[in-house]
Amino acid sequence: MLDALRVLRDTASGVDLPADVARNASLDIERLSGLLKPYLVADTLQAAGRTPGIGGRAHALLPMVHVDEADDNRLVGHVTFGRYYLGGFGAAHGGAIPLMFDEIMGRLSNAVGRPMARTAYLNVNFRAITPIDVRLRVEVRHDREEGRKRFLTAALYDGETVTADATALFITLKPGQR
Ligand SMILES: CCCCCCCC/C=C\CCCCCCCC(=O)SCCNC(=O)CCNC(=O)[C@H](O)C(C)(C)COP(=O)(O)OP(=O)(O)OC[C@H]1O[C@@H](n2cnc3c(N)ncnc32)[C@H](O)[C@@H]1OP(=O)(O)O
Repeated sequence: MLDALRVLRDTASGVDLPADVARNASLDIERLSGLLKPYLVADTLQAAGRTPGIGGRAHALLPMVHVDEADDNRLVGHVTFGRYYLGGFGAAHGGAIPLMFDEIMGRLSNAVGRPMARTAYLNVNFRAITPIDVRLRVEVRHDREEGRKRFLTAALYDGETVTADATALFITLKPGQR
């Protein structure tokens, strides 16, 4: 369903509709929302964002990163920003890129049984335009740990061009910390 929703998001973002088509589409989308509403649950029970086996953790907001290779301290994957993430002039929105980095760096930070950590900072450099609808490579490294602090770096590539890179600090949560 979330895959279909992603397609809808990209399609809806890319069209310019006559009023009657827009009205009919609105009615259909409202009908679908009505179909799902009886199944709303507490956020601790919802599937979205809590289903690691499904692409993008089944989180509808996230650009979907496909992991190609990973070990304890390194991850290589690919991502394509669809039309939904367009900022302008063929480039991905400058907010979508940190979103993608936070997720995939967080995933490596929390991998291989490392205790859950939260992002304390995420610094992103936009080095070149990040094109939409192009398969991009993302590389993440877990560089070092100092007590509760985990330092990670990442880069996003269009071919050989680094379009953005990031440094992040994740802090391990203390027992019982919310
Ligand atoms: C049934 C199935 C369920 C499945 C579930 C699926 C799981 C999937 C698994 C995995 C995928 C996950 C992917 C997610 C990725 C996304 C992650 C996010 O976006 S997290 C949200 C955004 N971040 C926040 O909202 C943080 C808000 N801030 C805080 O909560 C606190 O500030 C926190 C925890 C970060 C630190 O607070 P303190 O009180 O615990 O610790 P203090 O003492 O302040 O800091 C510890 C050390 O770190 C330094 N520090 C803290 N913040 C710093 C900063 N911003 N810059 C530099 N240093 C900092 C401090 O100076 C201190 O250093 P000194 O020990 O003194 O050397």
